[in-house]
Amino acid sequence: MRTVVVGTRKSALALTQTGWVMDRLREANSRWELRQEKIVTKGDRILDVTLSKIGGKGLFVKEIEQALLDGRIDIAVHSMKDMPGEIPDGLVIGAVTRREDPRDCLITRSGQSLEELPSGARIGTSSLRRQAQILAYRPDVTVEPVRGNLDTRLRKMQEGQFDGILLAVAGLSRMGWQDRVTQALSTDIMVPAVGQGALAIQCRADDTEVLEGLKKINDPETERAVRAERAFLHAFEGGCHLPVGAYAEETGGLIRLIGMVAHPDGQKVLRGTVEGTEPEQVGRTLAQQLLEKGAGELLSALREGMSR
Ligand SMILES: NCc1[nH]cc(CCC(=O)O)c1CC(=O)O
Repeated sequence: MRTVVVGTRKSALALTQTGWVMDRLREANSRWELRQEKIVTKGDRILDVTLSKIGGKGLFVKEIEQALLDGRIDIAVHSMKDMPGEIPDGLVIGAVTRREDPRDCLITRSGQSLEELPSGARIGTSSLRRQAQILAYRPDVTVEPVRGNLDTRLRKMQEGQFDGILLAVAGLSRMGWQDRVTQALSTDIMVPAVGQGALAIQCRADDTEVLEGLKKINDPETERAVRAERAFLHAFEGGCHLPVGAYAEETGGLIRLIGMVAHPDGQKVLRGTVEGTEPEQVGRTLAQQLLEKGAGELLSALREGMSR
């Protein structure tokens, strides 16, 4: 028997995800005694400013990674889309779970779709990626920031702060709230965040016993798709809080990757698609294609604006 400590954030979504992963791990590894350890991250404590101003979504992950490096926990469960491009030395992603619905969705108070919403409708999202793409499609709505867990955001909309909010379908369905979805948005309108809908299970690179156990719950197709998406993101260093999206599907060994880089105001949206068999190469090729279309200039102008 080995005691394996699984670290998780304390949000309802994180606890649900971790519980699900622990069930899978128990089925696959009968010799493990699993214990859960809750960790409060800086991103969970600071809720009053825009996430990108305090260092982006990497915040949620960093402190959990430190707990892994310190040996306080053996496994960490993260939403793949919250993973920064760089994994610290000494840690690896030991498994990627099968991706759920990767799409973003609109939830409106009135039940109106994106096409039906009136001009001037207020849409809550703090994601520049969602903001850019919603404004590209409906330049006549207004986008306002919203923070907090899923239930907080839904409540703020219900109370009338917004006419609608944008969320990932996957998070809602993991919570059992898929009936709240008004309209799932096709990737033609809204390219998802890199890794959206998949879970990343992280461990120490030298923990061979845990690595072997994690391999049993890895989904190879999702893993390859996510590798292509992350290679694409990697080409835009520090792209985690920039308006960048990517979505790959792997069928019969062939990966098809869609990528998107936009200006937050939605007036410029660059998109492309690349197919291939080698995930990192597909990602890099698509990044190159968008860089040739001007993605580099677009993002460096944005980075300057942010640091000012
Ligand atoms: N940004 C926070 C976050 N991180 C992971 C999810 C759930 C979806 C997923 O795991 O991809 C969410 C909520 C959301 O964006 O709606």
